[in-house]
Amino acid sequence: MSVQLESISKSYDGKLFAVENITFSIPGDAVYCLLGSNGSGKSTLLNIIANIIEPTTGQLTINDHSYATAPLLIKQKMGVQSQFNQVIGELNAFDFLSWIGLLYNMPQPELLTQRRNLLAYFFEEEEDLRKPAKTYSSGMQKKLAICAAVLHKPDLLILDEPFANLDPVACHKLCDFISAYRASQRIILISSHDLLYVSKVATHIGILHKKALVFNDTASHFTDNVEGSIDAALLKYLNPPSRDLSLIESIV
Ligand SMILES: Nc1ncnc2c1ncn2[C@@H]1O[C@H](COP(=O)(O)OP(=O)(O)OP(=O)(O)O)[C@@H](O)[C@H]1O
Repeated sequence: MSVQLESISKSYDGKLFAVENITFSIPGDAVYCLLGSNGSGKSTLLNIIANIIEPTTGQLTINDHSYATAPLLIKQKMGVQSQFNQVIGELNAFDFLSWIGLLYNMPQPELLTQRRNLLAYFFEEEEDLRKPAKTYSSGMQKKLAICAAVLHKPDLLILDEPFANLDPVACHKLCDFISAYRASQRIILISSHDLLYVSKVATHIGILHKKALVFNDTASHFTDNVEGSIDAALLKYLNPPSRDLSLIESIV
């Protein structure tokens, strides 16, 4: 599995850039974590790679194929948990995953085994899962969306803010899962603000800042010279303005 982006830009209304001139490639077997401030373009980039939105300019190739010539070939090998609400509210978890498995043409025995094991791993109470998904908490819906993304064992797994809304136990379970899922020729691409969990799973880090990729290297290189602290490394790249404490005083 390989993912290559060449001069990818996305603009809205012909001028406002969401991401600008992004070039990088993701090696097979990477857990590549995209970090950056709110609005820096992480979801935009993930959605372009997932073909949820189209880039304004630039070339994207996945396993040497493009969406223009081989969309199904790419999508069969891809699983996506996006920021968009992906669960179908009227279906319960079992029926929803069965529906996803049908879309991917999974053989029935494999689908049932995967469904049972995924739900058993990510959820505590099977009883709750018999209710329609619209009654689930936001964390349960997030876990179900993650289960749907990995159900068919994709070689490219895209997770947009997977740790948001999950409780700490679920986050640790997800970290264990991601580390185990990573295998030769499988790529896991994650956008996140949760540096604790990113530091547990990332093999590679990309930093988006003001719509541009300002860092792209291994996780160990990222923390070079900052005594191993991922948040100190990130702040170095984001270069935040000093906090105006007088404003806080006037507010409180
Ligand atoms: N449909 C749209 N129309 C106009 N601008 C958009 C649209 N979608 C995204 N943008 C802009 O693109 C930029 C990047 O947004 P994006 O959602 O990719 O950021 P992000 O890094 O994922 O942010 P966050 O960390 O807050 O989730 C932002 O400035 C955003 O306002």
